[in-house]
Amino acid sequence: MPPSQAPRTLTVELGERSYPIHVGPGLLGDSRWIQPYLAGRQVMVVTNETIAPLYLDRFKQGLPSDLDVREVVLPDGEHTKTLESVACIWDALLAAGFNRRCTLVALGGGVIGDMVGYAAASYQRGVAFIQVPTTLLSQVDSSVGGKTGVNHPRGKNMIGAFWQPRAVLVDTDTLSSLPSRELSAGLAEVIKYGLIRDVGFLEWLEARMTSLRELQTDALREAILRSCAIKAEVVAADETEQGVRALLNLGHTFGHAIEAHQGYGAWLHGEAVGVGMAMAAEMSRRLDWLAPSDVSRIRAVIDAAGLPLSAPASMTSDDFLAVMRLDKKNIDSRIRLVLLQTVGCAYVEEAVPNASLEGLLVDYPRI
Ligand SMILES: NC(=O)c1ccc[n+]([C@@H]2O[C@H](COP(=O)([O-])OP(=O)(O)OC[C@H]3O[C@@H](n4cnc5c(N)ncnc54)[C@H](O)[C@@H]3O)[C@@H](O)[C@H]2O)c1
Ligand SMILES: O=C(O)C(=O)C[C@@H](O)[C@H](O)[C@H](O)COP(=O)(O)O
Ligand SMILES: [Zn+2]
Repeated sequence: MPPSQAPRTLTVELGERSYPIHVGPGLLGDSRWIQPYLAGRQVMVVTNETIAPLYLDRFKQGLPSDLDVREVVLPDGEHTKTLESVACIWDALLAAGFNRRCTLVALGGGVIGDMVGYAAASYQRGVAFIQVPTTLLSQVDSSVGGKTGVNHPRGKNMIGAFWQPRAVLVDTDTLSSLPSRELSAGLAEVIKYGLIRDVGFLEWLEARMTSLRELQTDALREAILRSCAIKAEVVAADETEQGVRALLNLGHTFGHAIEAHQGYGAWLHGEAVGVGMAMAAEMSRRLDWLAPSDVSRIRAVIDAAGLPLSAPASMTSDDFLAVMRLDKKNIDSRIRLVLLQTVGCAYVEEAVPNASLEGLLVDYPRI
């Protein structure tokens, strides 16, 4: 393997719960990457019906031979991110007689990762789990940081827990089978990091969007490493979102409203976040932080990633507000929004003027 492709390792620094993020090709079939993080001999691999035929055998071949390995293959889709699916994982663990020294493995995208993390957080009051993310979105975002949980019909990720994995194993080879719509969804979260914290990274992305969308390995690997480095730094500073971690929610207050209102899965999470970031940029302009040229620049990079810029035609401003009033970042009845002071610097707006927000929600272009 050329040195440029050798796996690289970052660390999420959380004291005794610190863990590595290993990034590189060929991790799935190689036991050296997983063995150090197994709590005992009992291993439950959880994946879905799309990923199992692609990667489950390769993953199992990379496990040490002396383990008791079981598997759960769930149906696919954001609409399955429910307590019922988590209960299937609990049932399988109990049927196998697995105890507190078992390890759960999340082999899949963010839906699998969030559910397996929550199953691990709650099974016998907490067992080990390992993230093996297979979508770009899960490799740059959801596998890192320990936000686990499921959706509620009234709001995204409303039921859950903070529960950190023991390790994150990012096998970049898995991206070769990812549909381009899913790749674009992952790019939304990558762009987010540049917008909230690193204008240099945003410039890098603007120059390489075509390479990324063509799955060029060097560009993807660099985007994953830079994204994970930013996420790891933010999580280490504020594990349970008391402060700076809220900035990782840029675009999500609007985006989660779209996902919940349209029915989970109708819009991909990354697509909704893409529109949400464009809406947050426009709101930041209306509050005199951003110039019109900044908003155009942000819209251009979201568009170049293959993401939509318009909100759903069927959503009224009241539809947005109904979901936004339940957002987890709110304090009492105040809606708090992540906005941009400049391109590359986000902040939490504590007192969004109602008239400005309603004006935006009425005026913002619909598909
Ligand atoms: N916990 C967090 O911090 C966090 C962060 C961001 C997003 N999320 C959550 O993550 C979810 C979105 O994750 P996602 O975008 O990975 O969606 P996903 O898990 O639904 O995966 C997208 C699709 O790609 C398929 N797939 C996965 N890997 C594949 C591969 N290598 N080749 C071909 N197909 C593959 C999946 O089966 C699915 O159909 C949302 O529920 C979102 O709320 C959580
Ligand atoms: O890790 C975080 O913190 C994030 O906010 C990352 C987001 O991209 C992700 O979608 C997260 O699941 C949103 O969390 P929520 O608390 O707003 O549900
Ligand atoms: Zn997100």
